[in-house]
Formats: sequence, C-alpha cells, structure tokens
Amino acid sequence: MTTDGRDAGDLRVLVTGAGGRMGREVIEAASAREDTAVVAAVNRTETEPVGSVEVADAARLPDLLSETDPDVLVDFTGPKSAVSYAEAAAGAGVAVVTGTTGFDDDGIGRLHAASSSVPLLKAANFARGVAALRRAVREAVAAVPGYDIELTETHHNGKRDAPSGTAKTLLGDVESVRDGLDRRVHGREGDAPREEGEIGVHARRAGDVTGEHEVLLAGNRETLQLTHRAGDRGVFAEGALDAAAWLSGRDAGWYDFDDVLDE
Ligand SMILES: NC(=O)C1=CN([C@@H]2O[C@H](COP(=O)(O)OP(=O)(O)OC[C@H]3O[C@@H](n4cnc5c(N)ncnc54)[C@H](OP(=O)(O)O)[C@@H]3O)[C@@H](O)[C@H]2O)C=CC1
Ligand SMILES: O=C(O)C1=N[C@H](C(=O)O)C[C@H](O)C1
Repeated sequence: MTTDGRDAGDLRVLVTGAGGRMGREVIEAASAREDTAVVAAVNRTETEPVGSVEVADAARLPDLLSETDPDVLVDFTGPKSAVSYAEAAAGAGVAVVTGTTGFDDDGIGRLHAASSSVPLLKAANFARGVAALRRAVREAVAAVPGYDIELTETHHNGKRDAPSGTAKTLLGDVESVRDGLDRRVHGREGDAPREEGEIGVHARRAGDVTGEHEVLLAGNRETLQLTHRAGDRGVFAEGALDAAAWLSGRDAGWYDFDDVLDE
C-alpha cells in the first residue's frame, strides 16, 4: 500500500492539460478507479486542484517525470504541447497515451520518433462506439459502390481544430475502401454542384455539444446515415485510461485504440 491508500501495483498516471475539459475528466475518472493513481498533473497556466489532485506548472514536467515515477503520461492538450510532452516522456522512459488532435505532419513525425523509445498510443477518439462506427462505415461504403458520401461532425464552440480528428480518421476509412474519392470538399458556397470524386466534409460548432459524427451515404433512391453521439466526456476519459492500463509495460512502438480493443 502507498501513502495515498493505493496499491503498489496500481497504474500510475501523470496527466497533462489538467486544467482543460479532458484533463479534468481524466483526473476525475482516474480518481474514481481503485486501481489507478494520479501521481502528478500539470497545466500550462495556473490551475486549482482537481478534486484532491494538485496541479503543477507544466514547466516542472521533466522533474515530475523523474520524481513521481509514472507508468503512463496521459495527454489531451494541443498539437504543439502534446509533441513536447511526449518527447519529455520518451526522454524519461515513460509511456504516452495522447488523445490530442490537430497534428501537422511534423508533429506526427516527432510522435513516431518518440515511439521508437517508449510505447506511444495515439487515438483521435477513445469511445468504443466510434471504433464500431469506423468498422460499420468501411463495411457500408464497400457495400454501396457509387453512392455519394458526406461527413458531418458537430462539436462545442470551444473546439479549435476542424474538421475533428475523428472526422479525419473516418475520411481515411472511407478512402481506404473506395477508389476514386480524390477531393474532400469542406462546405459549399455559390455555384457548387456536387461532382464525381467528392466527399463533402462539414464541421459545425455550437454550444456544448460533446461530439457527434455522421456519415451519410446516398444513391439509388435511398439514404443510409451512420451516426455516433458522445453523451459526455467520461466516455473518452474511461477509454483513455483503459488504453493507458493496456499500454503500460508494453514494448516501445506505435499503437492505436484498435490494438486495445482487438485484444
Ligand atoms: N481522443 C479523444 O477521445 C478526444 C480528444 N480530444 C482532444 O483533446 C484535446 C483537448 O481538448 P479539450 O480538453 O476539450 O481542450 P481544452 O481547451 O479544454 O484544454 C486544452 C488543455 O491543453 C492545454 N494547452 C493547449 N495548448 C497548449 C500549449 N500550446 N501548451 C501547453 N498547454 C496547452 C490547455 O492549457 P491552458 O489551460 O493553460 O490553456 C488546457 O489544459 C483536443 O485536441 C481535442 O480535440 C477531446 C476529447 C476526446
Ligand atoms: O475536441 C473535442 O471535444 C473532441 N475531439 C476529438 C476529435 O477531434 O475527434 C474527439 C471528440 O469528438 C471530442
């Protein structure tokens, strides 16, 4: 038993972005788990404790990585910070789970480089229903060749990146099973009839919507809509912690949420 009453075999997580919507959710979900301990939490700007967890200045991350001996750093921040946090974790030999979205190619390359020394799991969406949606979309697109495809995602008005990371993942899924889709059309305006090879992409931002993704397939006098709605952020936090528990102790390398679900 440790001094905080947790078992010595518990999963030890360090949470970045602890003042953000997801960081707070991860701390709350971890604190409610008997087998998980939040050994440190950091945020860029000064942040009140989250429950009983003190939040340190993110500049202290390198020290905290060595002082608190975490198994996994769990990150939901922004694309620049996520890369530098992952690199700090890799330098300290600590595994990384990141749910951050909006990376550019350089960021993805640097995450891959970090994954050569520690296990790193990146997923744009930690909801199990989205994993099921991805499978359903691949199957449906393959089953209705030639149907028009439009993707719509809806999120709260605080979301920065568009389209969402999940939307980009779904677009990759569609394109992986349908040849000839060579143009993502982000909204339409003016004289803009639909053309062969297009996939329409629509990002809506409104109120406090947690996250919705819909793939619409239409043709041959019928429509098929495949939709996922997240009820609250707890679903993402629980998935990320399940991923962290799965990742802890694995070999260095690049992993995604499907690896967790496939086992
Ligand atoms: N994979 C998944 O299942 C999910 C992924 N996400 C993704 O997680 C990320 C965070 O989302 P959310 O919690 O809603 O966002 P918030 O804006 O609520 O929180 C962002 C957090 O990241 C920190 N941050 C942002 N930019 C920087 C930076 N440049 N340097 C240091 N810290 C930074 C913020 O710090 P500060 O407080 O100082 O601003 C804050 O703590 C997004 O990319 C989002 O798309 C969200 C939900 C689910
Ligand atoms: O920013 C969010 O809130 C979310 N972001 C993720 C994304 O970009 O796909 C996942 C989820 O939809 C919530």
